[in-house]
Amino acid sequence: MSHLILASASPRRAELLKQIGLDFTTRPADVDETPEPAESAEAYVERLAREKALAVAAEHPEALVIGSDTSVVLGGEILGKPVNRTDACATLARLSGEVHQVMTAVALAHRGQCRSCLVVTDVQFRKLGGDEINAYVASGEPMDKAGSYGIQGLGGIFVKELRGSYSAVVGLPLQQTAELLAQAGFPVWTNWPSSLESQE
Ligand SMILES: Cc1cn([C@H]2C[C@H](O)[C@@H](COP(=O)(O)OP(=O)(O)OP(=O)(O)O)O2)c(=O)[nH]c1=O
Repeated sequence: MSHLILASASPRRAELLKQIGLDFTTRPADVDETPEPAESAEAYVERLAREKALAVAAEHPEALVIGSDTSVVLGGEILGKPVNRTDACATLARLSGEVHQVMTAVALAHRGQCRSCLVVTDVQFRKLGGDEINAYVASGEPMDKAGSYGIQGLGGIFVKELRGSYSAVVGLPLQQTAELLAQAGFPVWTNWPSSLESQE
């Protein structure tokens, strides 16, 4: 396989990529995350994933580069990462008792080409109490996360129901990532260790 690069500073994305047995390096992509005027949440998330992959691919033309973006969307409005603790509390109060969408796009850039896909997951929160929101924000967990929560952490107790991809909510849709790699001629399973070999 060509050298694989994850164009991300997110520790969650790196963990997920390791989980499926891939060897890679990480190179955070520095892109402007301002939405275009009248841009839909779907178009925004996919554009950013592609821009992240292409920005890093421009500096590593031989590599396979994965870029990704995650946004939490409530009633069509993009709720990004909180700017401070007050903002995190306000976002969680809005998500309380409601269904929102977690939109994650993954893009794969290779030799000047870029393929991408968008995964939309519906997440239902139960009703949250004010003290509980304050305690959660005080833990610090929401601060670097879209929508001010992490389903894989303490925030897991807020989620009543999920319809879609759990790994996409955490930051990288594993099935779709593997599909993009397979389409580019690099099936993920060719990197898996063989326990039979290691026993010999
Ligand atoms: C909703 C949700 C988001 N998140 C995280 C995943 C992403 O790291 C982050 C969304 O922000 P992003 O801007 O998509 O990613 P990032 O800035 O962390 O990393 P990079 O742009 O370098 O790839 O929110 C969780 O960890 N758990 C969750 O349940």
